[in-house]
Amino acid sequence: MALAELGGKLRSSLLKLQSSPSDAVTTETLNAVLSDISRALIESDVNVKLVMTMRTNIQKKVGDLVSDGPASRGNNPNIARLVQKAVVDELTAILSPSGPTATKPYVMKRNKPNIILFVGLQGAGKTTSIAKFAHYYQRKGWKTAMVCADTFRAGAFDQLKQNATKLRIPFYGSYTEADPVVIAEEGVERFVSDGYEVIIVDTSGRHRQEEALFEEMREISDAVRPDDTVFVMDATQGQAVYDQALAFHGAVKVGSVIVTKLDGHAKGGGALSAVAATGSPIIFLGSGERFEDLDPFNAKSFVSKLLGFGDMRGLMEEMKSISDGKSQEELMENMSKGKFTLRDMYKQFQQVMKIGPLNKVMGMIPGMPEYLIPNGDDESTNRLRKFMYMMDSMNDAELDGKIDLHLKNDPNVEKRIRRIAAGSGTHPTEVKMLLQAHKQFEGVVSKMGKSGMMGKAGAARQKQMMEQMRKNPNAMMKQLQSNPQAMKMMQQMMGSGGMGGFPGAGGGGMPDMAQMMAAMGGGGGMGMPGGGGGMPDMATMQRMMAQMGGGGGGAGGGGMPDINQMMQMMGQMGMGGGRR
Ligand SMILES: Nc1nc2c(ncn2[C@@H]2O[C@H](COP(=O)(O)OP(=O)(O)OP(=O)(O)O)[C@@H](O)[C@H]2O)c(=O)[nH]1
Repeated sequence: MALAELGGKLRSSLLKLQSSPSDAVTTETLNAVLSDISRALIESDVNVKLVMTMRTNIQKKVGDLVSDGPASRGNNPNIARLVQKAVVDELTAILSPSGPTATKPYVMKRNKPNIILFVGLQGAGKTTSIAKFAHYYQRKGWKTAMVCADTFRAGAFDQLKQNATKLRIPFYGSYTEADPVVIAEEGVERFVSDGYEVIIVDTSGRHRQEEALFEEMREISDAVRPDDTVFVMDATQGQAVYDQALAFHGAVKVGSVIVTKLDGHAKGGGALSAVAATGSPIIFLGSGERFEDLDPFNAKSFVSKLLGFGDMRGLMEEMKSISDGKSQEELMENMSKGKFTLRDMYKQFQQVMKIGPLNKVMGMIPGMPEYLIPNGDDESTNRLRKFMYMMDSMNDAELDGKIDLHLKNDPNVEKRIRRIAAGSGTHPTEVKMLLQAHKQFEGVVSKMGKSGMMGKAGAARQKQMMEQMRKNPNAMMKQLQSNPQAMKMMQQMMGSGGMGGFPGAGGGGMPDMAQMMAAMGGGGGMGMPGGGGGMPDMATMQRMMAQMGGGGGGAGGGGMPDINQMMQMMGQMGMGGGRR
C-alpha cells in the first residue's frame, strides 16, 4: 500500500487511545497522540503550517471532553472514538481540494467521447499512468483508446505503442508527422468517429521553464478541447510539487491530478497535501510500475485505509462500477432455486476479475490484517483466471449442468476432464479442483436456497429481519441464541456464502468469511474486538448485527445478499466492531 510507513506510524499513535479504557483518555494521552501524529506527518513532508492547523482543530473539537474528566462527558462515553473521528476528519480535510480554486473531479460519461489530455513534467510517469488509466477503464468495459502527441521525446510513441499492444487498446501516433497538434487532432477525430468513450491524449513531458512546450500544450488543448486535463506528478518531490502544479495551472486549466510513485516513498504525504492545496482533486495514485498499480483516490477512503479502517466506500464504488444488475438478478433467482451451474460460477468470477487484483479488494476491507493481504502478483487472481480458462474449454452442456461432471468413476466424465485440461493447458487434477470448488459452492447455494432467504420472497423476509434487527438487536440475538438452527444458518451464510464467487478460489486462495472474521478479531484489535478465533463471540455478533441493521440494511433488493451486499455487510460489521 502507498505510504505504508506513514500509515504504520499513525496507526500506532492511535493505538495509544485504544490501550486505555475510553474514559481514561486524558489531556496527556491526547497531547501525546497529537504529537506523534504531527511528527509523522511532518516527517512525510506535509507542510508544517497545515499540520499545526490540523492539531489546533482537533484540540478544539475534543480537548474539552478530555480535560473536563469523565463526569462531564454525559452521553459521550467513547472519547477514543471521538478523537479518532476528529483525526480522520482533519486528515481528510488536508487531502481534499481547498482554496478558492477548489474543484470537483470530472466524471466520465457513458456512450459519448470523453477526451482526456495528460500533461506533466518529464519522467513523472505520464506515459506509464496513461497505460494504467486506459487499462482501468477498459477493464470496466469502457471503449478506450490512446493518442500519442509526444513528438518531443524520441521513443515516446514506441513506449505508448508497446503498452497499448500489451493491453490490446487501440492507439494512434506517427513516426513522420512532427506537429503534435496535428497528431492529437487527427487521433481524437478518428476515435470520436469510431465511437470510443475514453480517448486519452499523451503530450510531451516538459520542464517548468520550457515556455515553448507550454505553448504546445495550450495549442493541443485548444485543438482537442479536452473534457478533463490530468496533470501527472511525482510524489518523490514532496511538498515541492505545489509550485509545479501552480505553473501548470497557469498554462492550462488542470482538471485533476494523478500522483505517481507513492509506493514506499517517504515524502508522499507532502505531495498529496500540496496538491490538495492547489485546489485540484487527485483522482488516482500510482503505486508501482505494473498496469494494475493505479488506485482511485478519495480523501476520506484514503485516510480510512491509511489508519487501518479499510475503505468500504471505495469498495462499494468498485462494486457498483462492475455490477451488472440484470445478470446478477438472474443469478439470484437461480440461486433461490438452489441452482448454481458452472456457468453461474464463471459469471461470478468475471465480476470479481473486473475489480482488479484481489489483494486490492482485500486491502479495502475494514479491519483486514495486512498479513492476510497477498502482496505483489496476486496468487488468487491467477487461480481464478486459470479456473476461467478451464471453464472456457467446457461446452454448453457441461457449463449448464446438463452433463454432470461430478460423477465419480465414470470413464466418460474422466475423458471430458482430460479434454478440458488439455484445452486449457492445465492438469486434470486442477480441473478436479475446480469441480470440487464448484460442488462446495453449489452445496452452500442449495442450503441457502432451501432456507427461503433468496429470490423475491427471500428479499422480503430479509428486509423484515433487518428491520427487526435494527429496532431491537437484543431481542433478535436472544431469538437466534435460542434457535440453534437459525444460528447455524447465520454462521453458514457468513462462513461460506459470503464472498460470492470466492469459495471457488479455495484452498489457500481467498480466505472465507469465517476465517476473515476470526482473523479480524484476533488481529491485534484493529477490527473486531473479542473474537480470538472461530466465530466472533455473542456480544460482538450483537454489535455487528446492530450495525448491520442500523446501516440501512446491507441486504435488500434481489434476494440473498449478492457479492455487493455481502461486502457492504462486511464493511458495516468491520466498522461497527472497529477500534474501541
Ligand atoms: N515505482 C513507480 N514507478 C513509476 C510509477 N509511475 C511511473 N513509474 C516509472 O517512472 C519512470 C518514468 O515514467 P514514464 O511514464 O516514462 O514518464 P513520462 O512522464 O511519460 O516521461 P516523459 O514522456 O519524458 O514525459 C518509468 O521508469 C516508470 O516505470 C509509479 O507509480 N511507481
